[in-house]
Amino acid sequence: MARRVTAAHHRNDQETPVISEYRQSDAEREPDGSGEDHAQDRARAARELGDALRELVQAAAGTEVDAATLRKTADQARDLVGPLTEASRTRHVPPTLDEAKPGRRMYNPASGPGNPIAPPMRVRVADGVATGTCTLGLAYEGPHSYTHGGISAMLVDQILGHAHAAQGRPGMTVSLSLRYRRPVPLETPLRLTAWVPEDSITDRRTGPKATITTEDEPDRLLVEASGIFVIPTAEQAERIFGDNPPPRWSEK
Ligand SMILES: CCCCCCCCCCCCCCCC(=O)SCCNC(=O)CCNC(=O)[C@H](O)C(C)(C)COP(=O)(O)OP(=O)(O)OC[C@H]1O[C@@H](n2cnc3c(N)ncnc32)[C@H](O)[C@@H]1OP(=O)(O)O
Repeated sequence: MARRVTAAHHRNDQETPVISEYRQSDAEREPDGSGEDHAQDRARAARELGDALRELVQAAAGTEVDAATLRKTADQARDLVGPLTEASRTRHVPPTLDEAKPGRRMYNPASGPGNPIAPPMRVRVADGVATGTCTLGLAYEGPHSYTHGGISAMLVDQILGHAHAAQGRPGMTVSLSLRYRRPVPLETPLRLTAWVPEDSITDRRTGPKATITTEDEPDRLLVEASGIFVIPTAEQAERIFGDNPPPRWSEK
């Protein structure tokens, strides 16, 4: 029987730049320091599992082995599920790892290192400009040897969201537009760049812009994108998230 992890409230749903080594936050430490190793170790372990599963996903998307090997591997993969569901959360409860460190999003599908479907994209924000880097494998293939357009859209949405958040508070995407100028190659280091034009900023809304290029050819645009991000009002947040909306959106 799965144990459900509950949380007193939704403390945050903030995205965070992905960093290679998680720093211990004050929120993870017990007053006597005893929680430090445990929380830090669990975050590292979640990342290790994400890395291992990413490897598995890429191998599964690229394999040419025979049916017997595929079936044997499927059985082995099913056996992995049980131990993970011994303690799990529902969709209404944030991950305890994120609760332990405000700003962390361990399982974000674009940038969360613990989420095997995330490349993951590493994000840095400096001077209002958000930069994402990642390399996409065969699991993200659309046209042969190039990235699926929906994957580009997901990564762009994320990086636009970081550029918006750099203006103050995170928001939600209300509009997303992409121009696919050239195919985005797999297995090639990519760079996403996003910024917010000053004339697109109002009280609750920004209109950030983004590009995707390869790392090697930063002037050769593969994708151009623009979005509109809105900070929900307290009433909207309550309607969307129930009686425990994320604090950043719950101010009346
Ligand atoms: C250490 C710490 C690190 C922290 C680091 C944090 C980083 C953080 C990164 C996050 C990165 C996440 C990136 C993924 C973000 C998602 O994936 S969000 C998920 C997808 N989006 C959604 O599900 C949103 C669904 N939409 C909604 O629920 C509603 O539209 C909303 C958001 C509540 C807004 O309500 P609404 O009634 O549509 O809008 P309303 O309040 O009437 O209008 C607000 C303003 O927006 C305008 N607007 C609304 N819709 C549109 C539209 N389609 N076009 C143009 N304008 C529009 C209105 O005209 C209005 O403008 P102003 O009059 O204020 O100038």
